Amino acid sequence: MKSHKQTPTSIVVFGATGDLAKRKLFPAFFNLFLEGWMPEDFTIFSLGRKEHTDETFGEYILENIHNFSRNHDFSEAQWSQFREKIRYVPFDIKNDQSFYSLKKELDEYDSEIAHRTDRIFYLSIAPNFIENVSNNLKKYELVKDRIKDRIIIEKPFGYDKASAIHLNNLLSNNFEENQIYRIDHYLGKETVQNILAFRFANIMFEPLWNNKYIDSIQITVAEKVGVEERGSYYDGAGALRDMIQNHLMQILCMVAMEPPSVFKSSEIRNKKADVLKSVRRIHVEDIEHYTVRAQYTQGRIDGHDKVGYLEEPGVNPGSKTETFVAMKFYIDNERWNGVPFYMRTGKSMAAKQSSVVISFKEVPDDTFRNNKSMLSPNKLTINIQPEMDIKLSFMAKKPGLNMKLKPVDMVFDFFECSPNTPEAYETLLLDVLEGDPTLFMRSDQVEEAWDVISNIQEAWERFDIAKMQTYPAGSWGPEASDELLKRQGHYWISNSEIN
Ligand SMILES: NC(=O)C1=CN([C@@H]2O[C@H](COP(=O)(O)OP(=O)(O)OC[C@H]3O[C@@H](n4cnc5c(N)ncnc54)[C@H](OP(=O)(O)O)[C@@H]3O)[C@@H](O)[C@H]2O)C=CC1
Ligand SMILES: O=C1O[C@H](COP(=O)(O)O)[C@@H](O)[C@H](O)[C@H]1O
Repeated sequence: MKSHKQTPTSIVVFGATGDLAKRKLFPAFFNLFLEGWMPEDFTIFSLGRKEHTDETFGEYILENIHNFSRNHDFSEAQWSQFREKIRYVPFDIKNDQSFYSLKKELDEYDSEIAHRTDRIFYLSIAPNFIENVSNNLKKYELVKDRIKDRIIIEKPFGYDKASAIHLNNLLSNNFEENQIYRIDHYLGKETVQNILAFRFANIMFEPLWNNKYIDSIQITVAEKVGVEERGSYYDGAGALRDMIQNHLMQILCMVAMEPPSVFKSSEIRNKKADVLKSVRRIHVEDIEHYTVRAQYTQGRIDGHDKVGYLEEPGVNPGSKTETFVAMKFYIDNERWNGVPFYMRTGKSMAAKQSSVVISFKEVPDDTFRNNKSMLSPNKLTINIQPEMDIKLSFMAKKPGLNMKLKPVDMVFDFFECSPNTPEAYETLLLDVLEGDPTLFMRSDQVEEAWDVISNIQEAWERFDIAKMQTYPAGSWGPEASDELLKRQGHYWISNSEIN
């Protein structure tokens, strides 16, 4: 349960001049401020190399709030109160002196307000800086209090299982696990959190949530955008690392986990980790059968020509990095034995669509056996974005004098009940302020998720198994992705069928 936290807090944003801070973090802090969720006393120490004064940095933040915030309804007075809370600190991570000066600045702030503030360090910087920053936060005693001081780590968390273990070890040398907040912003999305409420606060669905009634489950996170300005990062990552290892695996955990005995972070995180442990590892020799990888080629999206991946700025023209992945998993436990879980994600696709579709089994072949061709199995669709709804498709009688059947939908729409839902980063930042780690990834979850995909990484990258397919920008991916499902009598359900 969220409360209005009153503990004075120093928020330190490393990478405050970067893309993530501009589009997500500062608009999120401002919205929390406008809605009364920020502590009464707080300062955002904004660190970057670019030249700024408090004045010019404030102007830059205001411009970004106008461009990227969901909320434009604020007064000048509200902005100037928030503006007072932001200090720009020129900072070079490579220079130890910067850490020393930062420590002085934080201590001075504590003296100013006569309180040892809670300290939150947001590492919105390239992954190769994490080691240095983490060590120096400890060395210069910026992080000292095991309860009050927290560190937020952005994705990607490692490059593979070994590097994630290395990073976890490094962090645990410097901090307690309860101080470390590993962000996966999908977990902050309202519709993703609602999966738990839907499953565990209703009696109707959970009894059916197993292999006796469910035929297959598919998770799609399709994006219309290409790699945009992040070509050089993306080319070193690819869709498997950038999306499957984290966002799609986390959605999978929410859908497949066992009921937690109580709504408590340790309990929920344990149950999620259990799912990942039970995901069947795909043997290298089966990778071709279970996975599809592809790159987009030139095409058209919304009437505009789009370049192919290999022509994108920052991308190696001979790159073998995938921009699309489709795959099939099984979860080897009593609940899910035999149910295929399909996942797909891609850039430059036909539509933006994040959804989970639960397809139920057919009804037994008795009452309506003479009308069998009219029957379609029940389907539950959880639309995560851009539509935010839950839709249950079931059979009903067609109005008329004879018994004809047709599928109909019952829809719960998030927008209708709350048109101004918080952004994922607002939810997650508030959780850090309140010290609630439920929606963050624990070290074992991250390592387990890497483990799930490690054979795929090896098969693709080391042994070049599973041919790189192509798909035109603006399509739903390569044919091989449809084939993957067709083999088991399934098909992908895309926006046009869902909405
Ligand atoms: N952008 C996004 O949409 C997403 C980003 N992330 C992750 O967030 C993190 C930040 O990404 P993003 O904002 O895109 O990156 P950017 O490249 O846009 O920004 C990097 C930031 O790091 C700062 N920086 C670089 N070198 C130094 C240095 N030596 N000393 C001090 N500061 C330095 C830059 O400061 P300056 O500009 O002043 O030089 C800048 O503020 C990354 O880990 C990324 O993977 C995760 C999900 C989405
Ligand atoms: O983490 C990432 O997520 C975004 C997609 O996030 P969304 O909230 O817009 O769905 C993705 O574009 C990016 O490549 C990835 O790093």
